[in-house]
Amino acid sequence: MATMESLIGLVNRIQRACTVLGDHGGQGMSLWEALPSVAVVGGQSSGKSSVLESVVGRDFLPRGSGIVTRRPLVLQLHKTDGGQEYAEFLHAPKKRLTDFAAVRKEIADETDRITGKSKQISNVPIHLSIYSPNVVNLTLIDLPGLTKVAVEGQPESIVQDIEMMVRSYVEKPNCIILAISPANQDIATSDAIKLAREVDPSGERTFGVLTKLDLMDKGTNALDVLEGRSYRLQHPWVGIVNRSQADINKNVDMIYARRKEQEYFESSPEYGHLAHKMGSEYLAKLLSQHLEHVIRQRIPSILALINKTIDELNAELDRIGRPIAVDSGAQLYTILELCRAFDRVFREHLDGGRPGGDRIYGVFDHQLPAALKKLPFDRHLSTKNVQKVVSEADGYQPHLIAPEQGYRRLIDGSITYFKGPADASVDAVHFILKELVRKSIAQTEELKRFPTLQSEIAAAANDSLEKFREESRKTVVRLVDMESSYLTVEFFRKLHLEPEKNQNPKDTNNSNIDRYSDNHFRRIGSNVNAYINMVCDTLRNSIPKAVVYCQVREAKRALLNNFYVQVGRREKEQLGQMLDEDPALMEKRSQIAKRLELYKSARDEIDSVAWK
Ligand SMILES: Nc1nc2c(ncn2[C@@H]2O[C@H](COP(=O)(O)OP(=O)(O)OP(=O)(O)O)[C@@H](O)[C@H]2O)c(=O)[nH]1
Repeated sequence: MATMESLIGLVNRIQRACTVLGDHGGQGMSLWEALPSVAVVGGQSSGKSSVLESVVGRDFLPRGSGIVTRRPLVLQLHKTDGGQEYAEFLHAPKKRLTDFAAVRKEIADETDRITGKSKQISNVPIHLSIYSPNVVNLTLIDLPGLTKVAVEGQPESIVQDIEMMVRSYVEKPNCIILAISPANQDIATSDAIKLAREVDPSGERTFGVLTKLDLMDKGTNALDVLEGRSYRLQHPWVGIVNRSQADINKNVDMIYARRKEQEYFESSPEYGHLAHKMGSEYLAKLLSQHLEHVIRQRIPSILALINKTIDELNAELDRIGRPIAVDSGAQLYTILELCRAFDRVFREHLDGGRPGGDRIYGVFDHQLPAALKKLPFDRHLSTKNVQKVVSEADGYQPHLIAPEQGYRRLIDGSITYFKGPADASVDAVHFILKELVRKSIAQTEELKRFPTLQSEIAAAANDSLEKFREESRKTVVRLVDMESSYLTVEFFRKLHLEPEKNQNPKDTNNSNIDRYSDNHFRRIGSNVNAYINMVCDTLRNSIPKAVVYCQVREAKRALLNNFYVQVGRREKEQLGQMLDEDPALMEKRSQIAKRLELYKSARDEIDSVAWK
């Protein structure tokens, strides 16, 4: 079973942690908002500071006429086992103040630091912790006093500004409201009760505190209020007698004042029967008990919130990547893993898991055939050119039967044209592969955080692609050259037989004359054209095979092979450099890691307290 002190002490620790993290409960459900606190609310001069001070048991709040509290004061009370009391401001950590007059001065100075010396207000809180054996563990928030009119030097809006600020604290469902009303005023006019009723209509988190019981007119008493008849709250009203201004001026001791207060109730004919339920000390205990109850109820939801935040932070760390190992073996392993991840994505592009691979088929199916179709064979094999080439090949002695040399020259000349489209296919596939490398690097999630490695992989992959392109170019040129180096004999044998069959008698008669006529050269042209068409069909099929064999297949098989060899030879320092990250990202990671640690220790603390 957790003790009350450990529970509230735990809350104090978590709250301080939240504050350090800058988690003041801004947008959405923050840890801060999940934790209960106590806000002191009341009209000006209703006795707020006095109540707070007597709960704490020390004089430390700035006093003066008019509006004194101009910034919220978040006051955490920590009970210590003994030793000297001291106070510590969050804005000046590690500076222990033992002189409470200095605390009061620091509150005033820190208020001025934000608001200037004017009578302006600010909703930026001042955080103050008090460590003392004479307090119970509590978080109290002192708020500027509600007012009805602006005084000299204040803007007209101050009335609404204060109300809005106070409201922003007390409307939170986790805020316990200490509504302070002076007994010498009609409870019906109490600003504190009015606001509390608005934000907490059921009264379950409002504690009514009635101050200045000693200042009531003779013959009147506050029993109607204290016994809940005037205004009913779920919690009992607590009556208080604070030090009067005269007591303060005389520096009346706080402990002494508490004793006097207790005596006042015990000896009072009206309140004697309520004495054990009255006074500042009782109020402090009542608050602690209530807080314990509330925190106990909240533990499951606080834990849920912490766990949710831990999950979110873990997910965020996974997304931006965990810290990398420092020894070279692990670094090498990480680099190889990252390369493999890239390689996987790259292959998916080629194999159809991701788009892009189909563009290679597009080269073979459209680009290559279209380029082949556009080759200028019409011109090259025109009757005129055929005649020119054949005649040149014949030289001074025209051919007797068939222009063997002429045929060869015409065929060689035509086949050379195929080199253009073959080369173009090699280049087109090269650029597609290069683009896929670029895309794959961008799409490899794991690589995102390593810009240096990204560019090294890109450079290595492009180097390989360049080599594959050279190999491919050599191969397709060879395919074309092979067509020149040995012609298909079968084709010409068939050709030799065909014209005899088709010739009409007239042609036969005039065959000698025809041999050197246009018709003769046209026939040669058309024979060569038919042969070239056959070669074209062959190359249309074999060029894609060569390109895939040399470039696509190799890219899939061995894109980073050279890189792996190089990386394997690198020293630790170079490996570390390859894993360099964006400094902003590293900073972000360490921030998240810090938060994660904090939330985890908060969870451990809650666990240890909750199951004690
Ligand atoms: N006699 C007597 N005087 C009290 C009591 N409570 C407060 N006072 C006096 O009332 C004056 C105002 O009290 P504070 O505690 O400063 O009131 P406050 O609500 O903090 O005032 P602001 O900070 O100005 O809003 C002081 O002079 C106190 O001494 C009380 O119970 N009895």
